[in-house]
Amino acid sequence: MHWMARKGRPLKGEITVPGDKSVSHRSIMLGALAEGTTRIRGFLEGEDTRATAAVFQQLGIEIESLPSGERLVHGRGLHGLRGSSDALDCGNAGTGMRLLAGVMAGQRFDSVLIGDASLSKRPMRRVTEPLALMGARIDTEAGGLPPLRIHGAQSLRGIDYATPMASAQVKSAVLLAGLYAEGATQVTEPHPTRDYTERMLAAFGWPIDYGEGRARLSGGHRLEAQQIAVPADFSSAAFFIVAASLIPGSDLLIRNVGIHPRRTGLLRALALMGARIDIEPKPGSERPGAEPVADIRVRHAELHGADIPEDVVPDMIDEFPALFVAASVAEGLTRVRGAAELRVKESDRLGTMAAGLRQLGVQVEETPDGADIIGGLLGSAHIDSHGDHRIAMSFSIAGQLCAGEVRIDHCDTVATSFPGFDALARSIGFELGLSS
Ligand SMILES: O=C(O)C1=C[C@@H](OP(=O)(O)O)[C@@H](O)[C@H](O)C1
Ligand SMILES: C=C(OP(=O)(O)O)C(=O)O
Repeated sequence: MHWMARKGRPLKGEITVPGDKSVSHRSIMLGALAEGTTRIRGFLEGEDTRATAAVFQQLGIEIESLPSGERLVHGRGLHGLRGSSDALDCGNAGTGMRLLAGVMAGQRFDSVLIGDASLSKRPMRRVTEPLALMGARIDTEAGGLPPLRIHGAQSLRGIDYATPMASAQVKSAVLLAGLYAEGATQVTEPHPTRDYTERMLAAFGWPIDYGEGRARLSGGHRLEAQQIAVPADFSSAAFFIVAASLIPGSDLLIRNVGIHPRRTGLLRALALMGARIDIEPKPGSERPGAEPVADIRVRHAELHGADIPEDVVPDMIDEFPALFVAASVAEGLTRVRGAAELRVKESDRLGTMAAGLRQLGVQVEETPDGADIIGGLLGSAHIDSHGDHRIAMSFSIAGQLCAGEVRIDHCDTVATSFPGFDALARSIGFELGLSS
């Protein structure tokens, strides 16, 4: 499927974007390992998180979808999963595969984790190495690539692990294996990352000590079923935050968005570029354990380029494709460094964005860990999204600002994180057609 994007109307109105992907994956996983029934409100019905739900169903967990849209996960306790002779398909989801590696390393049975063509090219040593230090046995393809063949019935022991890169997925894989390990498991990070796993473990009653950039837990406890309210995904809201900032005349309200500080670096970057964004926190969301949630009002502003501070990079890791579009129409130079992790996402996001923006006539200098982008006028282009959802959605924004048209190929994967993106975008003013 491809999209045709061209100049639309100013973005107006109020919207709600789908549930948070990170929280949705974790709520299924912890719900399955808990005792009792976990009720999930606002679950992201995207392909990534549905793949995680399907994996746990394959492992013997009953998961219901209620007409209200809620999901009920009938947990069977830490040792209640049943092995499957078929491979467990994580689809397109790096989060799904890496966190599952931690869970499956602690089981008494063998399992094989597979993924789609994009996931099959993504590095897994970052999780298999620390898990091996804990005593796990995991075989990979050459180069540390999936499938992951995980040997069960190993006795795991806790480790004290410093992650080499800022990655919530690596931290979470180690902590989840730590539930099954003898002794204490500790993770420290070079920069604090999203702490949903830690918060959710605490909410499910597992003793855990955590703070900025560190977490510590011990094996041998139990998880108790919970009620989970998933906030709207900031990373999905980000496309509309950027679009409304860039499209003249826009005034858009995005409701009930999760504003976890380790997710909202884009707001800091856009503030440096002169954006007009108001955050209205929702009462009650500040109570301990709850995700902070806010309505976000965005009005158009003339943006200027900025030097994006390196310490903000992990806090806006999935938002760089959208930020690059902002940079390509902002006045002057935007400089990004310290973002080499972008090269190992669903596509090489530095390379894919640079190639597409150049086609649109933007001056982009790519470096190993970032880019220099000089804003200007956008022409027209035929973009290969490389099947990367965030690249496709980002170029649909560029299309709203072009003199000509932008054709974006391979957009089907947008449903991994943001089902219904194109219809929602059209409803507030995007010109975005699809054809197969
Ligand atoms: O833990 C998570 O839910 C995620 C962590 C990030 O990946 P890394 O851990 O690789 O930075 C992010 O890019 C991904 O979309 C979701
Ligand atoms: C990197 C992403 O997800 P994952 O690693 O789960 O595939 C993303 O959603 O941008």
